[in-house]
Amino acid sequence: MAKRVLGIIGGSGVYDIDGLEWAEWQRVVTPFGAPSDELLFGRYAGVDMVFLPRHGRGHVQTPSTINYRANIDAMKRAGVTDIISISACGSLKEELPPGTFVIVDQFIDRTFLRQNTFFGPGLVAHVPMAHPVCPALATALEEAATAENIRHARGGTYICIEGPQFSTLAESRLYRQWGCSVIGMTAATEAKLAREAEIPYALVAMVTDYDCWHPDHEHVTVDAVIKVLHENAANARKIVTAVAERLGPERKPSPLGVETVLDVAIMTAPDKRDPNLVAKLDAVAGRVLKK
Ligand SMILES: CSC[C@H]1O[C@H](OP(=O)(O)O)[C@H](O)[C@@H]1O
Ligand SMILES: Nc1ncnc2[nH]cnc12
Repeated sequence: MAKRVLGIIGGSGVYDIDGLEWAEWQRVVTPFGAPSDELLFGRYAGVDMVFLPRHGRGHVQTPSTINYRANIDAMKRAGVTDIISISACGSLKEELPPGTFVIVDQFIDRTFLRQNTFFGPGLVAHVPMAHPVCPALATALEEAATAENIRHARGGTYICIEGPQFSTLAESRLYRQWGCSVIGMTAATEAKLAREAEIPYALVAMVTDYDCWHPDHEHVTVDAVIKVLHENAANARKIVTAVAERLGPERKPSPLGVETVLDVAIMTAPDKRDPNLVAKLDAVAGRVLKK
């Protein structure tokens, strides 16, 4: 079996993970510019781990200014084989109160101000996104949450807004009508880029608020989000370590075939490919471009 390198992307309130052996922050250079921060390399329960705080330590980047391409490229360059992402989110359903960890399985992407693909003119590719989340990683998260007694839900749709402002009441009500479960500003972009980089991805969305639709709850504010994030910090740590223990150091391919998705995704004829873009994609798509 192949060796696993587990990538963890931390969201709002999660800027570090403790308990790693040989933990060391290291800069990773990418052709897409600088990632949000250095990457933390280490090992837990025999599993090689690579952690990256999505907004940078100290929360420097907005959801729109995060260099998602550099973040995913850096993870690929670091040898990451699977990504577990952690995000703070608002709840769009009564039955998902603050404190619930939602292991989402779908995304609706309403973002419009960010780079959401590694490909472009001279190298066109279309990867499938019908099932954006790896079910094997999601099952490991579900088992970890159950073992750690963390209130959680398996499945649900995460709507990703551009932000940085929270939603209007009309928007929040619309997203509820669409059947969305939770709302955030980051994860859909990451899920798309992880798929292009052939890295299986799963998200645990930690509910911090009821956005602004709920008649009996205060409308979301950063203060309220931070308060719940502090209350959830111990559970966030627990789910990361428990999922690493469950997944272990060896991996089987994703049931979705994510690791070979580029085999049938690239449209551009070999003689029409832009050599600069091909060179830039050495990590993300080198497997298929070096042939
Ligand atoms: C602090 S509230 C809004 C902020 O929180 C979420 O961040 P992340 O997904 O990185 O955990 C949300 O997406 C916004 O970026
Ligand atoms: N209500 C909300 N909307 C968007 N992003 C969020 N992150 C945490 N709560 C959120």
